[in-house]
Formats: sequence, structure tokens, C-alpha cells
Amino acid sequence: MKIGIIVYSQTGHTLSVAEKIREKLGEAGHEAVLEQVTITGEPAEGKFQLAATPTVDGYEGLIFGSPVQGFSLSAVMKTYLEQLPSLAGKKTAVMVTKQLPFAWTGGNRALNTMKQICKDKNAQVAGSAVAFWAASKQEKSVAACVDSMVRCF
Ligand SMILES: Cc1cc2nc3c(=O)[nH]c(=O)nc-3n(C[C@H](O)[C@H](O)[C@H](O)COP(=O)(O)O)c2cc1C
Repeated sequence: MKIGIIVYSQTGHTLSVAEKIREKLGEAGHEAVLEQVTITGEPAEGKFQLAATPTVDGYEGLIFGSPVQGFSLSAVMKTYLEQLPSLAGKKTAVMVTKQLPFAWTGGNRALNTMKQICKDKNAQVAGSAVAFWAASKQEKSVAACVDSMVRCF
């Protein structure tokens, strides 16, 4: 399957998880392409303009990735997702990275926002996962997040 992994990453964590997902999807026989959403300005709400807005055309599968910011989905990924066209017929999975090692400190909320926007655009949402950046959980949770995303396809 041709799968687009589309991420916003402010400090590189989400991008590094996305790179691992791309590698594993490739090993599983998929054609996986990693693309980044970029901005001009500051990443805070109302202070940026989207610069690179990867198109979803041509992908049968999609994985969206984002950091959690302020106990919510990053404003950049929310703005990017909201401007997308219909995702009808596209199998979609979502993932976030975050510092605090508990999903209830913004992770679940961010994932629910992503899932809702994708569902509103008629995507088939196949799964979601969180990777925690806290040292105590990082290695295991990144591996689990990568596995969970790959198993969706
Ligand atoms: C402005 C800002 C707000 C953040 N808010 C949260 C938060 O609410 N909960 C959390 O667990 N981590 C929070 N973090 C940490 C990031 O979510 C975490 O470091 C993430 O892995 C960064 O991903 P990135 O490197 O792809 O941008 C915040 C980071 C920044 C810069």
C-alpha cells in the first residue's frame, strides 16, 4: 500500500518516531513516504502560517503525527488537518509524542481531536498511539507506538 506519513515536529521527536515507522512499513512491503508540515512564524495558536502542507492525494493509507502541546493537539497539526480535503476511502492512523508519561495529560485529548477531524473527513480511522518522551518510558513506548502504527496496515 502507498502510505503517507505526515508529521509536524517542532523539536524532532515526532519526526524520529515517524522515521522508524517508515522503515518498518518498508520492511513490511509498503511504499511509505514521510512528509513534514512546516510553518512560518511561531508555533503558538494564531502566530503562524502553514508553509509546507503535504497533499494527501495519491496515498491509500495515511499516518498523521504530532507533538502534544499545552495538553492538546499542537495548533499546527490541528490547522493542517482542518484544511485537508475529504479523506474518504483512505485508511488512517494517528500518533502523538509527549513528555509527561501519562496519556491523560493531553495525549488522549490530542488523539481524540485528530481522530474526530479525520472521521469528519470520512477517513477510516484504523488506530492511534502515544509515544512518551520521559526517559523512564521512552524506549518501550516508542517501540509500542511504531508497532501499533505498522499493525494498522
Ligand atoms: C509549547 C510546548 C507545550 C508542550 N505541552 C506538553 C503537554 O501538555 N504535555 C506533554 O506531555 N508534553 C508537552 N510538551 C512536550 C512535547 O509534547 C514533547 O517534547 C514532544 O515529544 C515534542 O515533539 P516534537 O519534538 O516532535 O515537537 C510540550 C512542548 C512544548 C514545546
